[in-house]
Amino acid sequence: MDDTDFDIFAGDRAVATVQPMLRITNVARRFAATPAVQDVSLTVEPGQVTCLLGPSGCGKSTTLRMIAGIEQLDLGTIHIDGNLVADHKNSLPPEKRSVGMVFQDLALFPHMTIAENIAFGIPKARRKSADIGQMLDRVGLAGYGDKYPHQLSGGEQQRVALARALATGPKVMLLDEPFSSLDQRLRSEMREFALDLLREAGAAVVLVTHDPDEAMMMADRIAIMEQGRVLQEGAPLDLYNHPVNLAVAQFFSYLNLWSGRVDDGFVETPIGRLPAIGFADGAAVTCAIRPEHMRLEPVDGGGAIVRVSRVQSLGRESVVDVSSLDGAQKLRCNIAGPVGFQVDERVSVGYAPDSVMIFPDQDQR
Ligand SMILES: Nc1ncnc2c1ncn2[C@@H]1O[C@H](COP(=O)(O)OP(=O)(O)OP(=O)(O)O)[C@@H](O)[C@H]1O
Repeated sequence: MDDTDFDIFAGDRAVATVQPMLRITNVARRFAATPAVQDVSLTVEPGQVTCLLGPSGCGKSTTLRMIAGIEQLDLGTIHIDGNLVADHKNSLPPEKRSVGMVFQDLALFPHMTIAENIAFGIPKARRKSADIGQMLDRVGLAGYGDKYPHQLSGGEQQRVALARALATGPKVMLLDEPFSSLDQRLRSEMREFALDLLREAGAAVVLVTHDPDEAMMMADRIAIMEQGRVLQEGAPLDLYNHPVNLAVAQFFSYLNLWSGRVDDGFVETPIGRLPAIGFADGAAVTCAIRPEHMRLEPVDGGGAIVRVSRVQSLGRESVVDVSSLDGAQKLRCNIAGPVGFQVDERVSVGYAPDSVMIFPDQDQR
């Protein structure tokens, strides 16, 4: 190992430092003219889930494939448990890296029983002694060992894929959109199930997704990627509440946006003057507020007066679209629970002051 585990003593308080199980340093990969991954660095601790989140083609899967050992690195290094497993010259084969993988298509072997599928990943020397029954039990499939994949539901097959990936006790687990083929109810059930199982296994987990809700729900850390680069990495709520730029902010939800210029420390918007702290007078900026941070009140609420243009009741929340009285500006407000507002009704619009995000205009896409 080229890193060390140690405790730092701060006064009489011991602060444990955990060595990253996975360390990716400045990795890059190019395909002809396409720089698929550029200068990506990440660390993942044992038992921690890091999500790579980003739009199609941003380099998530290529990053995952480099960690797995099925894609070469052009630059940078990858360490697992302190050992160098890949750089631009050398690459340890996947089976020698202690990584488990679950991909979207699961890739269960149709002609093998469930027990055989799980045993397949275990090295021959250890296969006989492996307790497949116990592994099936662990994923809630006791008694399924003699069945074939086509006899199982989508969720059950997902559990088999997880069991197979975990069967070797990997130090790093790589999941590439593993839940995207499941229906919504099963997907959220499987996310919770997989999360418990993965935390119990103590592996460092890298999960690829383009679904911000999935990332928010499952991740300890999220790395938002765009065009091969990590735009921001951090705890989910930090990214949600303090995005470094408009592109990161827009990943998580629809935004109400207004462009304007800073005048005497404020920006004039249809919902009032918003404070632009830290911006010079005259700066062109974009102000953003998430719909769930908007409030709607009867017209004597004190805020700007707008007209309700649409109400969608989704049960646990209502999506209310409003527009300025001249119709020029539109706003979206997500209000918890049902609302009594009618289309064309005049209402007063407010917002949580600390939810206003202001970005310099060069960030706007
Ligand atoms: N083997 C390859 N040959 C050429 N180009 C590739 C190859 N693999 C990936 N790319 C390109 O590299 C870029 C990143 O691809 P990658 O699959 O990593 O993106 P992604 O974020 O995982 O996308 P998706 O969410 O659609 O799976 C894309 O432009 C893709 O077309």
